[in-house]
Amino acid sequence: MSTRSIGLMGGTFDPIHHAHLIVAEEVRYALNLTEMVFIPAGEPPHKVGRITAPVQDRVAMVELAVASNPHFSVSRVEVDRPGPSYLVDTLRLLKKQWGKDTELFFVIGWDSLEDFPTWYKPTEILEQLTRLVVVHRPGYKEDEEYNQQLEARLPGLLQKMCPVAVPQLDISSTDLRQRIVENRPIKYQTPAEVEAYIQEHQLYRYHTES
Ligand SMILES: Nc1ncnc2c1ncn2[C@@H]1O[C@H](COP(=O)(O)OP(=O)(O)OP(=O)(O)O)[C@@H](O)[C@H]1O
Ligand SMILES: O=C(O)c1ccc[n+]([C@@H]2O[C@H](COP(=O)([O-])O)[C@@H](O)[C@H]2O)c1
Repeated sequence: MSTRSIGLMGGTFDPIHHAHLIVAEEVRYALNLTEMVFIPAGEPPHKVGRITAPVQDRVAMVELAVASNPHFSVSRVEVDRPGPSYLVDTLRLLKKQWGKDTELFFVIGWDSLEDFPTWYKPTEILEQLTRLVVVHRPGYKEDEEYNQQLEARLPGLLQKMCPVAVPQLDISSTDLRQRIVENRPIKYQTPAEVEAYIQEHQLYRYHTES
């Protein structure tokens, strides 16, 4: 049986934006992955109380955003599972579903990598379940000192990481939400279908960041 290599793009996607999509496509190409699966988090453990759009809207926007790419799909594995969306549980489930011959590549931005040692069972994630594909993000600099700090918090992390260079886009969901509140444009920062969905469902208009 041939090995399948699947990329996983986890996120709160509140809302999804073009940096998510560009990163996913670049990683797919760079690592020659069979496909990229977007996994919207049901209850992201590090963002409790900070989610603004209902889960069904966040999923719908991800579905709209990936529809034009035949290599992209969306998994409901985290939104259909009650409780915090721990990556370790998601990966165990996907491994079981897809079989041992499937290799997993979980994409993580530098901002999230900083928190990775505090995630639930990070050693099991690294050693048994997935490669960690690390991508740069504007505003988060990598240097030797930073790397050594990470390594001290989770020994073996640097060796297990797989860095991929991606175009640097200073786009964030936080900024998009703020722009909507202030009536500033989000055009070209997210697919037109997502922008239309946000407008139609009046998402983010009255929210304030906590
Ligand atoms: N502009 C970007 N460049 C590279 N990686 C990114 C970028 N935006 C998000 N990511 C990565 O995509 C994944 C999902 O991100 P998430 O859904 O939290 O979006 P976000 O823009 O960081 O949201 P928020 O501003 O609400 O924190 C994370 O691993 C994050 O690091
Ligand atoms: O497993 C954990 O402990 C854990 C802690 C924080 C974040 N995550 C996952 O990391 C991904 C990106 O999260 P976020 O908060 O940057 O949107 C998303 O898939 C989350 O479910 C996972």
